[in-house]
Amino acid sequence: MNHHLFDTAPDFNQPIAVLKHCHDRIRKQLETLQKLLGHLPVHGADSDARKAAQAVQKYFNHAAALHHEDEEENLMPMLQATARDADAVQLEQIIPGILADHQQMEREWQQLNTQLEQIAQGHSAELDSAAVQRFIDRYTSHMAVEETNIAPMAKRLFSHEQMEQLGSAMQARRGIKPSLPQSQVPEQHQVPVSNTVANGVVLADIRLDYGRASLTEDDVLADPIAQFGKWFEEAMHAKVNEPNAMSLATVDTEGRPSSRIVLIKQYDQRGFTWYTNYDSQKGQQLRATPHAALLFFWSELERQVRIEGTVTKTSREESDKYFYSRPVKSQIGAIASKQSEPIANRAQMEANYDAVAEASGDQPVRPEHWGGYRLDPVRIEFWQGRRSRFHDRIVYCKQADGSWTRERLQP
Ligand SMILES: Cc1cc2nc3c(=O)[nH]c(=O)nc-3n(C[C@H](O)[C@H](O)[C@H](O)COP(=O)(O)O)c2cc1C
Ligand code: PXP
Repeated sequence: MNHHLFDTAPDFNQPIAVLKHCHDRIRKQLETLQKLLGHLPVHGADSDARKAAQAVQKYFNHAAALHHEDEEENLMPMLQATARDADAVQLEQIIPGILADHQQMEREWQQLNTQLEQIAQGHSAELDSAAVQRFIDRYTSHMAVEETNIAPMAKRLFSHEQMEQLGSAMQARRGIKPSLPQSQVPEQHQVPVSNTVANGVVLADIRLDYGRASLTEDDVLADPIAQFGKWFEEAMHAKVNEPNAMSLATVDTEGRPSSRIVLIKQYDQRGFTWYTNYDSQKGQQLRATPHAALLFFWSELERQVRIEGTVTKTSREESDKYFYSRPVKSQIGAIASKQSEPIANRAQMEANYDAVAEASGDQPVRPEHWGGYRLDPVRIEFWQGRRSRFHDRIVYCKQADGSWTRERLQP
């Protein structure tokens, strides 16, 4: 028979095993609590009872709280950020119950803690057996849910890097330094730096590993516009949030870049089209330097598409056609807004809108300074996120004869 002399905790490089080990220790404490219930009426708050009460208090006042924080601040947010489809649905169903349990267990613990404190000091032998039973039952079923659903999902979905990230966060919570000997830490890393923390998470530790798909030379179509169309269809099908939103980067006369989001309205062999105010900042920059870069980031598919090229205005007919297809209120807004120019306040903007609405009725006229731009691409890159930042990148470059070359770039 294999006996373990010591209760050896797994290492933090196996964080799910550490969490399971915490559960086992919780089960031990619950057993002690149960035994204490039987012990007190017979022996009162004797030395064994006092020691048992202290041990249970020590565990639930410190370690259990850290354990809940591990789950609430690291494990569950990381799972929520990683899980997709059926896993994401399952998490949506389970996590609210887990969080509610944590709160309820904390309230129930506070009640027991008060009684245990009296026992630990030998002042009382009173322990509410119904409250103990409720606490034991809640913890037992709570841990079963986590062990049946959460732990296996984390083991299945988390990459090696995510496991490391979870383990380090749990170590840091307990004030344990990472195991790398100081001698091996590069000198510049030994300088203490303060982390940026948002919603309790260290910004530098936010790290999604990608692994949904791959992109090979055989996957992509010969024509990059057709390939873009394929990915756009897939983004639509996957219900990506605003798949038509793209970043548009332009430069000023000194080559200083600026970027903003615009909505793509058309793509075909002529290029990629959006609509805006020709006198806006982007309009002025494009007038002086008609080169721009577009960027789509379809996070749900772990994809980005980068497009670079030369920009021209769409024809007046095309701009008219799109302008008049917009809701009348948006047409009025486009007329009323001197896009990118400062204005004193919202009230002034509303007044300008009302004046335009009054003057144009339900038939506004497209102003000359509002219309489309089309970017004629010379370079289009398709990027598919892969595990451990070893992504797939296929770039197309337009040749003088109008044909496209294709090559793989390193991640
Ligand atoms: C999702 C989204 C879509 C947008 N679509 C457009 C658009 O199609 N055309 C446009 O002129 N501005 C659009 N905007 C506003 C621009 O981002 C930007 O604020 C505006 O065009 C002024 O940019 P500029 O001062 O650099 O010229 C959009 C903003 C967001 C967040
Ligand atoms: N112009 C501005 C200022 C916008 O903010 C947007 C979208 O947010 C658009 C144009 C494009 O909108 P639409 O789809 O109504 O043409």
